[in-house]
Amino acid sequence: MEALSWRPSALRDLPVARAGPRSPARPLRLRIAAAAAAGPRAAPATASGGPGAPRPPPRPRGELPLLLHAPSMAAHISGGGNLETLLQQWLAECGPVFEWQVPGGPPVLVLTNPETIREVYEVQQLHKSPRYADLLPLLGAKSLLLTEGEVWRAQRDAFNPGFASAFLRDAVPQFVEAARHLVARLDAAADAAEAEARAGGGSGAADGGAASGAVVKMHDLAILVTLEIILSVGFGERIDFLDPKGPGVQHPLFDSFVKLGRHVSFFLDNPALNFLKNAPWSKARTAALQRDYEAQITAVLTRRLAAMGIEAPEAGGARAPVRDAAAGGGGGGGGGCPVLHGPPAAEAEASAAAAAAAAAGGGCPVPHGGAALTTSGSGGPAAPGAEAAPPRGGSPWSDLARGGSPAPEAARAGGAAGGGRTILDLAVGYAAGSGGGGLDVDTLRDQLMTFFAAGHDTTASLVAWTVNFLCIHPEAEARLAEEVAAVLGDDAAEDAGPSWQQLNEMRWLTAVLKETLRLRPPVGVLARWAPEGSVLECGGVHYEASNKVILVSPFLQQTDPAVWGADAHEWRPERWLDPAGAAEGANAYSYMPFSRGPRDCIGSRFALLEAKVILAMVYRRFSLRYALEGREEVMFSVTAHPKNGLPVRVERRRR
Ligand code: HEM
Repeated sequence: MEALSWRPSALRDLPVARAGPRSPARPLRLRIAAAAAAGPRAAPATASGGPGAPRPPPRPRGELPLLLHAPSMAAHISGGGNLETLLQQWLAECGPVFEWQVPGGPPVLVLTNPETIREVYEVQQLHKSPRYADLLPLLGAKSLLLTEGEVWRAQRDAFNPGFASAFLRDAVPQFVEAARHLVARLDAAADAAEAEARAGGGSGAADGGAASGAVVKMHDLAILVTLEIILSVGFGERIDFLDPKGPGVQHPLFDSFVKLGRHVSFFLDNPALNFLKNAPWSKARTAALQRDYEAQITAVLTRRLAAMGIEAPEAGGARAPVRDAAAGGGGGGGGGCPVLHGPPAAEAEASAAAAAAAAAGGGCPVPHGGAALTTSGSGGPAAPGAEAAPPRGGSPWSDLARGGSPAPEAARAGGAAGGGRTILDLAVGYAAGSGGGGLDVDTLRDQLMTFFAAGHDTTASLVAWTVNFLCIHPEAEARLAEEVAAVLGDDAAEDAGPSWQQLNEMRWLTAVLKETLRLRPPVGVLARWAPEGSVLECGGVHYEASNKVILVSPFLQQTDPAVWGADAHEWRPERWLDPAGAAEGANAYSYMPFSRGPRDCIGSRFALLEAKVILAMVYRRFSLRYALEGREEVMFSVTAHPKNGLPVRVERRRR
């Protein structure tokens, strides 16, 4: 079976095709501690230009005229390395600030000091790198991942309630339902393994038992179950992707997504051919694949809006041509609202009242017949009772994983969910209740595309790598199985699935997930853009940062032996249970799998809940063993995928 992978690699920030102008952000002036700045090749402060004059940061050796660092990157990657291991090598060579460059792109300035990174993410809040625009066909120009400024703020406010604990707690049964489909697939594999054993076979076969059905690719199954969950909880679309008799990966929605993803990623993965993406035939192909995918997505959106009583746009209707986010995709203006226009002033109050009613009892907050969807873009207060108070800051671990009560801001996010409402319903309700700018149909569709893409690949990676580490550490797997049995009880007959409260009690599972996210952060690098006039002040030396990509690697941050100790590269969940351990004392920016600051991952609570439900239900019943010789390798794409799809042999757990 081919491993499922659509492999876009934009976030790796390999060569940046084009560094277009960004909307202005304040020039950066960063300071990092003098001691930390003294890397092996950091130039002395008195070198050319005198103290205080900006100079170029150190660059790794191996740079060639015109080709710059492209040959050394290619050599490293063809030798089995990846961007993260290369960054590690360059860090050792150059010190905590360095830059690299490939032809056709601006310099990429790599930061590793946690306080400097905080400055970028929280204080200066630099905008995202223009390279993210390469993801436009997959995410849409109005994607929450791509927009900036007021437009982003309004979108985030509208969608935050659907990712708050108050809503997710009531959505647990939907997570459980999808996880049951996964359990059914594993049950079938366990049956095959038992039949194989009865017939005198075993896992000695070269394929590890795949032909008999006793082996499943865990990463592929994780993709399917996470797809099912985001579609159900996010948009009320119930598709059992794991039904062995159903279309599975051939489902037109997933199929069209994979085809578009592969096309987009071809150019991202082949920097030397990147320019070809603008060739007429290539653009035509992108447009055709995008049309197919958007038609599928629009159908889901249309169905949900109809269920909410909102007149939906025609599928594929007045879609504005995809714009370059850097050139205005984040501007919010322009094109594309086919149905839901701004509200007549007289209707605004009625909309707010309807939203309040909807928040209390479900149902459509917007009057029939194409009334407005509005957001808090103008800063107006939310209507009483409307979905409001987005969860800003706080830790996704604190309320979900540690068993505390929901963050206060989340508790204000519209109270209980359930009643069949979805993330989309809450966003529409919030927008309608808060007055201000419009949440148009394009915006909704682009969020659906964004949550579809960002909402499954990342969590599937987390689930798969967790299974991988548990295969390598059977004692940790046994401890997890014991914890799950202790919390859920030992009665196999009626498996209702874990409750929110029970999941909160699973401290070992929480530690296991934290540790997997530390060693295998699904999103390996993040990129921002330093505008004209930016200077990086580092231990008394000023480095030129204007018009450069600012790259941060969660992987580098999370494996720094100075922070995490000599065992930084070992998978050891115990470190998260030691109140005096390094994990507890670490700077927030030394652990950032979901990023940090206002643009951290909106789906972090969702992802953790999802992973916990899946793993608790799986390890309650089964023991999983890696089916191949050796260990699974990492294949870097947007996320860190297991190269072989993580084939595992499934054994039923004896109780
Ligand atoms: C283990 C799972 C996940 C990981 C590790 C993860 C990681 C991240 C990271 C690192 C970012 C910041 C990207 C950047 O600044 O360049 C991010 C942003 C984002 N994530 Fe996730 N994510 C996960 C799951 C999810 C899920 C389940 C969803 C939605 C259902 C989601 C939706 C988003 C969105 C929309 C953003 C952009 C937020 C904004 O800019 O305001 N993610 N994620």
